[in-house]
Amino acid sequence: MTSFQSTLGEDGGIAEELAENQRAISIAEFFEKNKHMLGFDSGARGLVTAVKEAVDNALDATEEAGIAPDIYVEITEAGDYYKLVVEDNGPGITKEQIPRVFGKLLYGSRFHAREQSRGQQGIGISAAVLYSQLTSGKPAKITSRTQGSADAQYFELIVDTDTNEPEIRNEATTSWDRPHGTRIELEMEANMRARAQLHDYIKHTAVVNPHARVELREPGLDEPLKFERGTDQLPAETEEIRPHPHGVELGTLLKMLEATESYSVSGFLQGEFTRVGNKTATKVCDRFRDNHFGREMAWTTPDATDDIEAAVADAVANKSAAATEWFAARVAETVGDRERLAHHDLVELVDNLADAVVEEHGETFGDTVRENAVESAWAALTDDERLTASLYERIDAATSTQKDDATVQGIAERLAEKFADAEDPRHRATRDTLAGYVDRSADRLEDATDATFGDTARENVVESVWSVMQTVPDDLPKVKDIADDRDTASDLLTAMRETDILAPPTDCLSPITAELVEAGLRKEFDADFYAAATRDAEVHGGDPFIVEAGIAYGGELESNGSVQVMRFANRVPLVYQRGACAITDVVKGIGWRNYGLDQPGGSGLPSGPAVITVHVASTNVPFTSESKDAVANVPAIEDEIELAIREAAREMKSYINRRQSLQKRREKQDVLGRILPQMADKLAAVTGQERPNIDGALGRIMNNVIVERRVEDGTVTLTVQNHSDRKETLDVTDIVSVEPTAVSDGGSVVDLDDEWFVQWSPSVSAGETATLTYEVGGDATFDVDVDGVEDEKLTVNA
Ligand SMILES: Nc1ncnc2c1ncn2[C@@H]1O[C@H](COP(=O)(O)OP(=O)(O)OP(=O)(O)O)[C@@H](O)[C@H]1O
Repeated sequence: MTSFQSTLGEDGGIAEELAENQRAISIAEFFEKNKHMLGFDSGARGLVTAVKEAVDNALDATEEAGIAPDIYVEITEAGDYYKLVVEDNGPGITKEQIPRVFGKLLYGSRFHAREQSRGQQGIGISAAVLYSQLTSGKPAKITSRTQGSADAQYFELIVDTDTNEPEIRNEATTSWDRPHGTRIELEMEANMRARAQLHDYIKHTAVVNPHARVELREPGLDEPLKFERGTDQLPAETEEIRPHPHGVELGTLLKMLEATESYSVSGFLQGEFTRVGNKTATKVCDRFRDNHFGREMAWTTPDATDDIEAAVADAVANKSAAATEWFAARVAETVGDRERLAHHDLVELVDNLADAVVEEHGETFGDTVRENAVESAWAALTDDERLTASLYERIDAATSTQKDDATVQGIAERLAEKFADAEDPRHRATRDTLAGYVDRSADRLEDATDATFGDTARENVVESVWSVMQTVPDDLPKVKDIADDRDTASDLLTAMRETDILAPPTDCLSPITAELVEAGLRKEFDADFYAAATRDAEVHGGDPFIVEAGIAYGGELESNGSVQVMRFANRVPLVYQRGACAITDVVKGIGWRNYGLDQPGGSGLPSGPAVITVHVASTNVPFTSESKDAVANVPAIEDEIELAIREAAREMKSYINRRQSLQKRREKQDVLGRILPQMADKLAAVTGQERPNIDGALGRIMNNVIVERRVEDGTVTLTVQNHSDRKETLDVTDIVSVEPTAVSDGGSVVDLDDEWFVQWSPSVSAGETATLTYEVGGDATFDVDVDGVEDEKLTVNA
C-alpha cells in the first residue's frame, strides 16, 4: 500500500527529533506567555488588574473573618517602575501559607467551595506577582500578621516558572502596627493610562460594598480618593453548599465517586449532593437502573393459559406427577391473573411457587427445575403472535386515529421481531435501544409499503412502549465499581440530570439587595429618580444565581451620548470587555424607547441621562475568560438580567411619564398665568365694570390644590381646596413669628428659636376643602410650606 507517509523518506527519526523538544509546560510558564488571559496584557491594564486582584482578596478575607474591611491602596512612581501597595485589616495569612498563596498559581481556598466569593480560581494574586517579577525583575514583598500573634511575617518571593513553586528570596519575623492583616508590595512596569478604569473600579467597589472603607492614593491625585464606610453591617454570611446533581460534569463525578466513603449509590447521592434525600435518591437510582440495565418489556398475558401449563409441565423432570401438575397449573393460573408480565416477574413468580411446592408435596424444586420452568413458560408466553398483539395495542394507543390498521399492524410485527431477535431473551432494552428498534421497524415499513411514519409518531410509540416496560430489580453496581467505569458513571450522571430535583438553596449567595443597590446609586450619582430590583434565585448548571438591577435617571447625569452601564459580578465591578459581556448584550437588546429613553436605530445602547447597574451573584459566575472581565452568554442568566432591568425600567418609565405630564401642565399654567390678567383687564375695559378678582382662578382651572391664608381678628385660617380628581394628603407647615394658640384638630406646634412651626397633615378628598385654624395675638409674620403635592399641581395664595 502506498501511503502519504512513505513519501517522507527513509531517514526516519523525525518523531525522535521532535521528541527531544517536547516537554511538559508548567502552568506558570504557560501564563507567563499568555498573560493577557489573566488581564495582564499591557502596563496600563496590568496595574488595574493587580489592584483588582489584591482588593478582591482583601474584601473576601475580611468578610469571611467577619471584619469590616479597611483597605488602603497606594501607587507611586519608583524609578522606571510603578510600586503598588495594598494593605488590608483581614485575618492575615499563616507563615506556611504565604509563599504558596503568592508564589504558586492555582493555589487558593475557593476553587472547590460552592459559596459566593470574589475569588474563584486561585490564580489572581500569584499572577500579579508573576507579572511584577517578569516586568521589573523584583520580588513581591509580603507582610502578614495573623489575628492574635505578636509579630508579623515578612517574605520576599517570586514564582519559579519552571516548577510553579514559590522561590523565597528573603524571610523575616518583623513587627507591624496593624493588629492583623496583610500588606502586598509589587513593583511593575506600568503606566497610568488606565486611570479612569482604576478610579471606576475603586469607586464602583465602594458603591457595592458600603460596609468597606477604601482609600486610593496615586500620583495623579492631589488628595487621596477616600470612601468612608456607609454601614457597619457586613453582607449576610454565606453558607457553603454541596454540589447540585444537575451541575456536575462527568470528570467531577468520577473524582467524587473515588473520594467518597459511601458504599452504595443511594448513600453517595445523599451524602455528597445538596437537595438529595432518600426519596430523590431512589428516583435517581431507578433512572440509573433504566439507563444501565435497560427496562424489561412486560407482555400482555393470554386469556387461555393451557399452553403455558403444558410447557411448564414438560420442563419439569424427575418430579412426581402430582407435584408437577400442581406446580404447572399454579404457574399458568398466576400468569393468567396478571395483565402484563415481564421476565423478572415470571422469575419471582416461579420462585415463590417452587418454594410452595415443598410445603404442598414435600418435594424440592431446585435451581435447574426453576430455570427450565421459567424458560419454557417465557417461550410459551412470548410467541410471535403475543408479542405482536401486545405491541399493536401500545402502537394503536400512541397513534390513535391517525394511522390505519395495516400500518399499526405492520409496525407491530416488525417491532415484535426486534424483541424476538434480541440477544437478551429477557427482552431488556434501554430507551435508546428501544428508539433504535422503533426507527428500524418504521423505516422497514416505509420501504415495504407507501405508509409514512414520521418523527413524532415514532417518539410517541417509544414513549408508549417505554411506559409499560418495567424497571428491573437488579442490584446496582457499587460506588467503587462505578468509579472505575466511565460508561457506568455516565449512565449515573444521565440519571441525575434526568431526575427532577429541587433547586439548590440560596443561603450560599449574598445579593446586595435592591435597597442597597439604590442607596449605592444615590451615594454616587446626583439624579432625580432611582429604582432597583432584586430577582429571586435561579439555577444555571447546578449553581444558584441571583440578578439585581438598578437605574438612576435625570438630575445631573450626563444627557449626551449613551447611558452608563455598570456591571458587577459577586460584588466586583467589571471594567473591561464591556462589549463581550452578557450584561451589555441584554441592555442593548431591550427596546428602550418603550421605557422613555432614546435609542438610536431602535436597538443598541440607549442614550440619555441614565445609569444602569446590574449585579450577578453566583457560586460560580460563568466568565468569558480567566481574567473575569465579562459574564458569558448563558441564556438562563441573560433571561434574569433582562427581567431585573425591565422591572427597574418600568418604574423609570412611569416616572418619565409623570414628569412629562407635569411639564405639559407647567407650560399650560405658564400660558394661563400670562393671559388671565390680560383677559381680566380687557373685560374691565370692554364692560366698563370693575376688574374681576382672578385670585384662585388659575388654580381652579388647572384642577390644582389651592392653599390660602386669611387672618381676621387674630384668627388665622388656612384653607386647603382640592380641585384635583383624587384624594390628596399634604403636609402643611405655617411658620409664624408669634406664639400660636388654639391650634385646630390634628395640628402640632414646634418652637424653634422664637419661630413657631404649626403643622398639619390633612387628607382632602377630591372636590373637598379642609380648614385649619389657630390664633395669634398681635402682629405676626407668616410663611407657609406645603409638601406632598407636586409643585405643578399646587397653588399657594398665602
Ligand atoms: N489578603 C488576603 N488575606 C487573606 N487571605 C488571602 C489574601 N489574599 C489571598 N488570600 C488567600 O489566598 C488564596 C489565593 O488567592 P488568589 O487571588 O490567588 O486566588 P482566589 O482569590 O482564590 O481566586 P481568583 O484566581 O479567582 O482571584 C485565596 O483563596 C485566599 O485563601
